Amino acid sequence: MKLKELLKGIHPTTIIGEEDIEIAAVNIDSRRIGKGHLFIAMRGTQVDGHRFIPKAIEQGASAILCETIPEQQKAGVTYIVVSSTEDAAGKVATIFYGNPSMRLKLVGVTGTNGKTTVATLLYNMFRKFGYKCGLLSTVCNYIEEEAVPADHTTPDPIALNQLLHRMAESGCEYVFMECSSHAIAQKRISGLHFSGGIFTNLTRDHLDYHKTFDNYRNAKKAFFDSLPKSSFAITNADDKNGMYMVQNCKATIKTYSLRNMADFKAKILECHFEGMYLEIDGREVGVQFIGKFNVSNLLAVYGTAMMLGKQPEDILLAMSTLKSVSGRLEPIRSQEGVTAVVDYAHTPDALANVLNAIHEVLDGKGKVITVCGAGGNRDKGKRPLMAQEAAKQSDRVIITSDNPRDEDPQSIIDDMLAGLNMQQRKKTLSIVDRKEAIRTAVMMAERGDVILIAGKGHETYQEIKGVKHHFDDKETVSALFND
Ligand SMILES: CC(=O)N[C@H]1[C@@H](OP(=O)(O)OP(=O)(O)OC[C@H]2O[C@@H](n3ccc(=O)[nH]c3=O)[C@H](O)[C@@H]2O)O[C@H](CO)[C@@H](O)[C@@H]1O[C@H](C)C(=O)N[C@@H](C)C(=O)N[C@H](CCC(=O)O)C(=O)O
Ligand SMILES: Nc1ncnc2c1ncn2[C@@H]1O[C@H](COP(=O)(O)OP(=O)(O)OP(=O)(O)O)[C@@H](O)[C@H]1O
Ligand SMILES: N[C@H](CCC[C@H](N)C(=O)O)C(=O)O
Ligand SMILES: [Mg+2]
Repeated sequence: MKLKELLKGIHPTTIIGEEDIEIAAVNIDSRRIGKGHLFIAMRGTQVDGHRFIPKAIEQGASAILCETIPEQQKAGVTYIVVSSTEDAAGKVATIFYGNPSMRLKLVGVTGTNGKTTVATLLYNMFRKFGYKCGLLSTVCNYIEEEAVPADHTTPDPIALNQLLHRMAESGCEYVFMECSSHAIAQKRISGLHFSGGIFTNLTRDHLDYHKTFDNYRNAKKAFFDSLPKSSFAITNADDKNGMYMVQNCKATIKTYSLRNMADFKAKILECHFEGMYLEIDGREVGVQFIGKFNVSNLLAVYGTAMMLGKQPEDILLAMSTLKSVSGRLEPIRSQEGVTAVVDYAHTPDALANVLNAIHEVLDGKGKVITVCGAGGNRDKGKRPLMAQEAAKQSDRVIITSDNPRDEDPQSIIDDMLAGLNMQQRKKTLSIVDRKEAIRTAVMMAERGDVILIAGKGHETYQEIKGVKHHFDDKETVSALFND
């Protein structure tokens, strides 16, 4: 594609050099630059991409998109200056990949918890309706049936547009994607055309990155502020920030709720370990999920399908066949009658909700032993709160390692333990080795008890000092059950 075509979506303040040149690829990472590429220099959290302009040119870049022009310019290279390369990257990538989001119906999901669940259930539901679909999620990306491993919840703008392009080329009609707060703040989704947006909920997370809760909340809100008039926004009226999110939103706004007046409403009629009976908009449906929060997730799915023009009967029929997403409240039973529940709860709110869901079903007929940790290089403030939530609703707690990343595992555990009072400390153990922690929980558990193994869900690794070692909570507990 010609450089001048790419520049149509952005507003350069300066252009030095030839615009009528062919661009073979666009990239934000100098390490991936090849001959005839456009290198976009971004100011990151670790380094300033402008530093790598000489390296990019050395590797064959024929054009540079930047915020400040290097003092030494190379003849034959075109320099384009914009006020924000972060914003321009997505727009340029979108044009380069043929505006894929205009060729499909793209629905974005944001919120602290529930994004993967809602996006994945929509993908599964719309495939059941017979459509070709795409999914961009924490667990895995899908182009129809083809799995493309995910290393981010929301990919970088180049990878994102490349994936959307492949989805459009494969004939996908609907794409459901998670929009993380990092991605919104870093404008990874800039230039995309959304048909709809969904808000799940907002509680504490990622304050290491956003610094204040207000910044975090406004990052999520920016997604709704940017939705076009032609799209829809579905928000959770039970969340205290539900209406705030859509305050300045131009889209058609719809609400869902278990408690308040709303466009889409649900009630729990019955609840077992196998699932729940719900009433959704006056119709009954049996679903294979437990937990009130999953009713909210299912309502978001229902509302979205309605806004995409599906009939209530068809939606509920498909909904009744949906199964839980990998590593989200996934039960594994031992022959001795102990149930392990593997769940991705990695925030205080998620832990409280998951334990609530377990108690709703357990109904006092067994003990709850919780094994959990907290991630290293992430929000430290959530650690004591996570331990507190675990202790509040568990008979025994084993604090262990999650992904320590570059931090000392014991000091993360200490941060968690600091959240407990004397009473809570008495029922709490700490074991750094996650496998040993799970083994101890299995040894403690008796018939009828539930072991909640929280924090890592679908993850098949444990990241310690930059190295990802194989680790799988489901595999570990299943092996221990069969020992
Ligand atoms: C904190 C954070 O979000 N960082 C993301 C950010 O990187 P950064 O700003 O730190 O980049 P940097 O390392 O400072 O580099 C700046 C620029 O120089 C470039 N560079 C760098 C080195 C070099 O040799 N050459 C070069 O060109 C880089 O490509 C980049 O464009 O932009 C990168 C490209 O989009 C991301 O890969 C990176 O994700 C890091 C690895 C990460 O761990 N992110 C997590 C926190 C994250 O994004 N999580 C959310 C999920 C949260 C949730 O689900 O709740 C997600 O969406 O996955
Ligand atoms: N609607 C919800 N409200 C509160 N907690 C939820 C909700 N849905 C799921 N959870 C809890 O949060 C955990 C993560 O769920 P899910 O993976 O769907 O969220 P996510 O928003 O995609 O998370 P991430 O930010 O890591 O991408 C689940 O394992 C469950 O414990
Ligand atoms: N998307 C979240 C996932 C956290 C999962 C947990 N296992 C951890 O490593 O902290 C994050 O990157 O903060
Ligand atoms: Mg997710």
